Amino acid sequence: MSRKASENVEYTLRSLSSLKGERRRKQQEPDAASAAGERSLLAAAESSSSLQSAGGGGGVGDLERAARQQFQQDETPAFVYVVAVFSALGGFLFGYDTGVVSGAMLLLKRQLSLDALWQELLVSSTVGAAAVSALAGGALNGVFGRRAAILLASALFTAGSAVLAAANSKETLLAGRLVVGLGIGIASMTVPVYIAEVSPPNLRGRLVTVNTLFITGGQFFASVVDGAFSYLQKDGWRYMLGLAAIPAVIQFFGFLFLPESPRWLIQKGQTQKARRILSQMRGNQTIDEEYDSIKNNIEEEEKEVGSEGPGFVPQMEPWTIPRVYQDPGAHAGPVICRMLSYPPTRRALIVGCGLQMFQQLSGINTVMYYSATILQMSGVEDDRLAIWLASVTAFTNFIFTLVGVWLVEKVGRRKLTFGSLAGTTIALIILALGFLLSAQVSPRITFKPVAPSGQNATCTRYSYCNECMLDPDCGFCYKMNKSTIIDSSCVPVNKASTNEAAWGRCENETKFKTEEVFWAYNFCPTPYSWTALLGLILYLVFFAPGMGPMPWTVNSEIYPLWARSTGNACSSGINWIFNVLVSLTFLHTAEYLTYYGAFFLYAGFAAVGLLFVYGCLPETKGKKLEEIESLFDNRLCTCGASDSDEGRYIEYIRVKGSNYHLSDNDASDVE
Ligand SMILES: O[C@H]1[C@H](O)[C@@H](O)[C@H](O)[C@@H](O)[C@H]1O
Repeated sequence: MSRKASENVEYTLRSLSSLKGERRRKQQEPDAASAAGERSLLAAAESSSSLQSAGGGGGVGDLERAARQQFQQDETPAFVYVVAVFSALGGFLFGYDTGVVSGAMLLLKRQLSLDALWQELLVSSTVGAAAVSALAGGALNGVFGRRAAILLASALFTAGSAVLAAANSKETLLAGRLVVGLGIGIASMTVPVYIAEVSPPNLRGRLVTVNTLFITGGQFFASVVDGAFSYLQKDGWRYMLGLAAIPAVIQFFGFLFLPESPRWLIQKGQTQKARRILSQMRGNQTIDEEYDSIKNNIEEEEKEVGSEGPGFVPQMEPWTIPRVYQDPGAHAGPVICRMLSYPPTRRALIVGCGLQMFQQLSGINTVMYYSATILQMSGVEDDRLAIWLASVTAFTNFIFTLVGVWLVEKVGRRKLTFGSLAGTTIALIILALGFLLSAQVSPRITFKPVAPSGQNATCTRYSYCNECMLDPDCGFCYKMNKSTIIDSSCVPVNKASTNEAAWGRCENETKFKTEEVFWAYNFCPTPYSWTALLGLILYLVFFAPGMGPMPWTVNSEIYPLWARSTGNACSSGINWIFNVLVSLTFLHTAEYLTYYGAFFLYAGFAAVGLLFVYGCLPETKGKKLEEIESLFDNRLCTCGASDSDEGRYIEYIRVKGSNYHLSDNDASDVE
């Protein structure tokens, strides 16, 4: 059928994988759907002659084809992409500010003579502040909306970056890092929610995943900036830390002109404005169904909660809910209590927080942070080269997140997360084996120099390079005879620069050449380094498309509107808390369990995560946000059983006021 002919066909496509909401509505308003010229799937199922009634025979085929054709031509307006990209600048800043600090710290610690405590404070204060503000961001989102929260985050990023660039003392630096951290936390929980709420269902996963692409892009860009400014010994760190102000200002001004989430507006009763924004976001597609479905959903919640009329909605977020679902004896209380006492949201919260926890427990940030060490172990001896190679690691993470953007709407969230975590577990085992093999052939220490008086002699007591490497105060100094290590010693590291020893043959870099010595800090020269390198690459290849983005994507989808801000605040908070825990404990874990022990531990966590994903993560692909709640109606750990239903949803189209549903095959063609 020609394009012209198909324009005469009025249609809508609807996915009805979750019938619960429809069924409820049907019971409440038996005539509503038919009055609107619509027939729900239930009604269609009752009437076996549904297709014939729409026209019969070849006519039906033509109409279906026309509808499908038109559906494919209905392009999502560029505006949605613009909105998604501007929002994802928040992700870019999250990635940039968490990534840039390692390079900045190398210069800062020298210029401001920072001790270990201050270095740790400057690195972890940001992540700690992000945890706090992500948790508080739920209330902010509920009361003031997604747009206000994003504006606040970009203002914080701008202010924090300016303070950092101009700082003259470590205290000011700390203040700047805290402000930036507050911005990161708010952005990390708001941006995915906002993007999910403005996106059409068929693009939602992809657009939310773009936010994680921007996170990893920010991390990659930060590593390049670190490399470039590391040559500017004096004030290089000011540029590194201050540069983030540019995207932050762009985002701030961009968002002054961008709209609020239509779902939040409907929830707040601003329906006219919501309709306008929704139609802006959907272009030539009809918005009636989507609008009605959001509104009905809110009204249903309102009824179920038993609130007194429309006054209910504004009171709902973030802390006071009048009464509780299902349980008549329930109480008013914070949203989080209500989420916990209502089984579907409790399950969604467990799934959301669990995913975020396992993302961090599988060690992504130690792998990113220690990639330079892993690369050094694989034979890269030059420090600068290691910094540049670390940006190759960040680039791999970025590029493979792009694969995730491509896969998420094709294979769905569940398969992508499961496959990614399975691969990550295997990669962690390979990584651990690489460290284990290296430890087993760890070079012996054959030369024990006498420490100059007044110098620490602990390092000289170690017998193997491996023990020496695990002590953060010591480094390994050695000579090479062809490929054999000779005259090796363990000596204290120079606190001001880990590139050299505090005393002895490896005391300064110029001596290395004349004395023909090599210096290894944090690694041991080993013939098995390729195993660790292979593990590192495999890790990123598997982690980045699934476990990196999916926890954020899934969390933006699984909560009903009334619980969305709070649910995302909790799960993002968990992500940040575990981020701090894992990265702060890594060195100690390595000291107690050795490097391979630490990576075996992460592999163990990842394996438990695999069971969790298999049992508990339902598929949300292609479903409307309003339909997703019913995926959590069944007990947890039964999601695996619904695998066969995955991706099957029934659609029906409306042709000149009357509807018929497409066959399953056709539905998948349309999709
Ligand atoms: O999803 C992101 C991404 O994978 C990043 O690379 C990582 O540093 C973050 O912690 C994580 O939340």
